[in-house]
This record gives sequence, structure tokens and C-alpha cells, in this order.
Amino acid sequence: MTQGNAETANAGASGLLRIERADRVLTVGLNRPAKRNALNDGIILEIGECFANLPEDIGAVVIHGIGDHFSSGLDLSELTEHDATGGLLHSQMWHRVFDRIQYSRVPVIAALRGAVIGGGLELACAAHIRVAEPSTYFALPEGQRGIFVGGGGSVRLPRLIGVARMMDMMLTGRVYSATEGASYGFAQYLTEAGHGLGKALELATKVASNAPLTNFAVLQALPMIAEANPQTGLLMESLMATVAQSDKEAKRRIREFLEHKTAKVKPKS
Ligand SMILES: COc1cc(/C=C/C(=O)SCCNC(=O)CCNC(=O)[C@H](O)C(C)(C)COP(=O)(O)OP(=O)(O)OC[C@H]2O[C@@H](n3cnc4c(N)ncnc43)[C@H](O)[C@@H]2OP(=O)(O)O)ccc1O
Repeated sequence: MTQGNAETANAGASGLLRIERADRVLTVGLNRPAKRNALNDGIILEIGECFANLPEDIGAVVIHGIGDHFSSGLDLSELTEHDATGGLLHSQMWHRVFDRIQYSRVPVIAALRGAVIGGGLELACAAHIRVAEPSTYFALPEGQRGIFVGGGGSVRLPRLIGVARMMDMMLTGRVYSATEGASYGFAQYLTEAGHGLGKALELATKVASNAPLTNFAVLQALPMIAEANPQTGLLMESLMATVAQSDKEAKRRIREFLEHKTAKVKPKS
């Protein structure tokens, strides 16, 4: 990475991840380009380690693929080793790791390009914001391989694009383009070619500047509120709002606005 003050925080013991840090943003690169960033046990476990040990002063994480592709999904050469019990443990290991991403204390942004396939798509689903370059394409070829999603995709993807579209992808092997992915709500940002990682880093810097308690509420409470019954949801919202506004950080930020010391909210010119 060629960020001004970037430093390598942890190259990853095995080199399967390239982890770099610039100020409060951690960048995690899937680093198996020769295998199109296929996700083997080693890389999944390292992602888990990384999210379990995020430095306290990190405010956002960007996850991306080194090379032309985000990820070609599960490393198929490893799956053939599993019996049914091994398969269950394998899938649950992925669940634990991707839960660490989804329930991370800080926002996680996935910068996508090229193949975002199978388990790679499931990994991207666990992030909070997805940025796609035009080369990005999304597919779930599990039907062709005789398997099922195992990385939380059947829970997360329908909540983003709907059950019917996921069924279509899994049954017909349909490949969605970057623009389709964006229009169906999978990717929130579409960039020009070569600008995905830059855009993700820009967004990461922005979200890292929010009050930590607001980010916490958005990441931890909002998804639960959205799925709760309305009365429970409204109560949770009030409680979360009360906690956030009582924090000295909120008081400082509001005072700065009232004293004209902070930026106004304006549309892009
Ligand atoms: C059941 O419990 C589960 C499941 C899961 C998750 C499941 C899934 O992810 S299913 C989807 C698996 N992925 C695929 O089917 C994609 C396969 N790859 C491709 O179609 C292509 O490689 C490509 C991604 C489109 C790229 O094409 P190209 O640029 O032409 O590169 P290649 O020459 O094909 O590949 C280079 C090199 O990489 C190897 N490779 C690519 N993808 C994989 C892969 N997914 N697994 C293993 N190896 C891969 C390819 O074979 C080449 O190797 P060489 O040795 O020949 O150089 C989750 C959890 C559960 O419990």
C-alpha cells in the first residue's frame, strides 16, 4: 500500500494476509492471488485472529483481495478431506470468523473487484459496506459443485438482496455484474476501474472519525432493532439514543457545531 504514513502492522505469520495500517484504518489484503484468493483454513483462521486482536485505536477496517480478484471462494482442494462431522465443524469455524467481522466494534468495508464467488461473497456479506469496481462479478456456483453455502451466506445474503435473487443465483448459477450487485443493494458504491480500494479507504477514514458510540450503535443495535418487533425496536432505539447522547463525546461534538466550529451538512457540489 502506498499510503503516506502506512506501516505494516502484521504481515500475517504465513503471508496469507497482507495487513497494513494507516492512521486509524487497518487494511487486510487476502494474499493468495495465484489461487485467486481461494479461502483455505489458514486464511480463514488468520482473518479470525486479525479481528479478534484489532488494536484498540483502530477506527475502521478495509478488506480486499490482492491481485485482480476479491476471492474465488472456498478452497475446493480442502473440502474433499471432510466427512459430515468435519464439514459441520468447518462451516461453524467460518461462522465464528465471519461473525467477528459482522459484530466487530468498528465498521468493516469490503473493496471488491473481479471474482466475488461463493465463500468470497459470504465474506463480503459480513462487511458493513461494500465498494465494487466495474470488473466485479458475484456468483454462487455451489449447485455446480454439489455443495451448499457454509459461511453464513444463507443468513446474510437474503437480508441484502432477497431470498428470490439468492435462490436464482444458487439454482441457475446466475452471475451478477457490478451494476446489478449495486442496484440489488449488495454493493453500496460503484467506482471507476482501479479506484475501489482508494474509495474504500476514503470511506474508512470518514467512518473512523464518527463518535465510537454511534458506530457501536449502528453496528450492534441497528441490525437487531431492524429485526425486532416494532415495540421492542422502539424501546431499544430510545435506550441506545439515551446512552449515546449522554456520552461526553456527543456533548463535545454538538457544542462544536453550535459554536460554528464544525462542518455543515451540505449536498455534494
Ligand atoms: C460446503 O461447506 C462450505 C462451503 C463454503 C463455500 C463454498 C464455495 O465457496 S463454492 C465456490 C467455490 N469456487 C468456485 O467454484 C470458483 C472456482 N474458480 C474459478 O471459477 C476460476 O478460478 C476463477 C475464480 C473464475 C478465476 O479464473 P482464472 O483467472 O482463469 O484462474 P484459474 O486458472 O481458474 O485459477 C488459478 C488457480 O487458482 C485455482 N483456484 C481458483 N479458484 C479456486 C478455488 N475456489 N479453490 C481452489 N483452487 C482454486 C485454480 O485451480 C488454478 O490453480 P492451478 O494450480 O491450476 O494454477 C464455505 C464453508 C463451508 O463449510
